[in-house]
Amino acid sequence: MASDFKAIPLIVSSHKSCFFLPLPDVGPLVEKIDDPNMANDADLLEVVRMLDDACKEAGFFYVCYTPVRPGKYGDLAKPMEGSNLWPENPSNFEALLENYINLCRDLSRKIMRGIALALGGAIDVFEGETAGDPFWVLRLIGYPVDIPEEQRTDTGCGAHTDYGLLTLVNQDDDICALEVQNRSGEWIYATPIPGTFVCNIGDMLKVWSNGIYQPTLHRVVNNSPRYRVSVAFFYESNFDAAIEPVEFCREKTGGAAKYEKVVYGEHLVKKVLTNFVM
Ligand SMILES: O=C(O)CCC(=O)C(=O)O
Ligand SMILES: [Fe+2]
Repeated sequence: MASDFKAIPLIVSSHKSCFFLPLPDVGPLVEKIDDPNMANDADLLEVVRMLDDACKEAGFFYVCYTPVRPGKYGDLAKPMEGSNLWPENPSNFEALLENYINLCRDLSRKIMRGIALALGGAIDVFEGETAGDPFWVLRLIGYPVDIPEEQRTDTGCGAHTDYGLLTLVNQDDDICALEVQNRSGEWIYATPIPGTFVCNIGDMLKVWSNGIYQPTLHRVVNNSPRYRVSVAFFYESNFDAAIEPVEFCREKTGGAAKYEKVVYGEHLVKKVLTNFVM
């Protein structure tokens, strides 16, 4: 299925507007990253290089997995609107959900392994003892529209960076609402690309990489006349894991740690309180 995997970085850095840079197929990453000989695979190394560029330039990129087409899952999420569209057989929905979660876990783990390589570390450096048992959260998020125009910008999802390691967002194909801030401070739409996830990196990757990768501010403003649904999969370090800049990243950035050690669960709670209880 190599040709079904694609990743495209959403470049939001030094440019006035975003543009999309085609990436080679990320199939080599997905298919070969667990192979003991993967370090000799030129295709895989090329994908890793492009992942590195995307993380450095934008912190956001698109990942496509055609066999599961996240758009189709998005359709299933639409019953969130409160209509009578729930699948007649809930067990099918449960099976689909389980598949979907397994897919996201596998993809996230492999992207993290690619990122470990891109940063120059051992492939499993962000797993096991360092990250604790991986942790994930799936959120189905609805963005209503039947509100007065003047209140609309307050009802989406305010500007934030994500807390954990990686996020895979499956957004509606036909509504532009997710916005990403570029380095000039402008808000750029992460225009939906059908069949893709929007992938972005979170705060813990910033700490681990000693700032080599920075998470990017983003927000959701649904100014469309339609109810928007997104399905966000958050791949996170364990609640108890103490995250600190890893040595090989410190060495690349002058030696000193730029961030203090942080227990992921404490970071999460602090940030949620700061964002929502003001
Ligand atoms: O709904 C979206 O497109 C993104 C949501 C988001 O950024 C989040 O939940 O962290
Ligand atoms: Fe987010």
